[in-house]
Amino acid sequence: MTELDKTYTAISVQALKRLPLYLNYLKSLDREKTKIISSPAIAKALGLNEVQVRKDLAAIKSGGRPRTGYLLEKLIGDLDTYLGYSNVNEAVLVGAGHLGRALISYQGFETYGLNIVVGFDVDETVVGTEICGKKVLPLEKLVSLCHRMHVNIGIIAVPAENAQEVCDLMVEAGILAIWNFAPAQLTVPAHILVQNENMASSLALLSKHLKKKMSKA
Ligand SMILES: NC(=O)c1ccc[n+]([C@@H]2O[C@H](COP(=O)([O-])OP(=O)(O)OC[C@H]3O[C@@H](n4cnc5c(N)ncnc54)[C@H](O)[C@@H]3O)[C@@H](O)[C@H]2O)c1
Repeated sequence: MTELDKTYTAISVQALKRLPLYLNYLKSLDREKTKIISSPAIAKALGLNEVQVRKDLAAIKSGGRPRTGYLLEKLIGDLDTYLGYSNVNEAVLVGAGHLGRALISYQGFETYGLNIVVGFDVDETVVGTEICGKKVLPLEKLVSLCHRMHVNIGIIAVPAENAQEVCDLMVEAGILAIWNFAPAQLTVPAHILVQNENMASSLALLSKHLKKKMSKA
């Protein structure tokens, strides 16, 4: 069982990953025209199983009857709250290279309750620069800044061979959740959650799918 599984015992990780899909879809609807939405309608729009959608939404305890419908505005509010989008969490990012710069520059994270406040790096040509108004500071300042600003989320975008040392620094800095983009298996104390963003795994699925389709052609 992963740390993420342990954190969400009431709802499976797979269900948790579907909740943002529901929320995006619901937010795309015209709220003047649509006041009530049913789970079959959501399932149909997203190409999902109706029972699964009903179960997922039951877990977030939004009122309403699944078949007749949920009040759209309330359901959006409940999902926002459940996913923590109503509170913005501040994060720091280490490794302001190709990926790090893209992540810092992306404005959309704020919609998901994440604000990358500052970047850190060891490269002297990068330290002291700004990316979309966010400063890149020397790595030595990570621990004191995180303690001072009570930052709980750390994003790792350094090469794999440097990821563990950065992770250790984040733990020392009081970071509680780490979003790791480096292809490295990190060792952390039990109370720290690590979410690995492994693009190689996603690509493996794509290429497997492609192989299957091509062999049938
Ligand atoms: N670029 C992508 O599209 C991509 C995609 C998936 C995963 N990744 C992973 O993300 C990580 C970064 O990739 P990239 O392409 O941005 O690399 P990059 O070389 O462009 O950037 C890495 C940055 O990390 C900094 N750095 C190195 N050691 C450090 C340390 N100990 N502390 C602080 N900063 C340090 C470097 O100075 C550099 O600025 C890698 O692990 C890579 O495998 C990248």
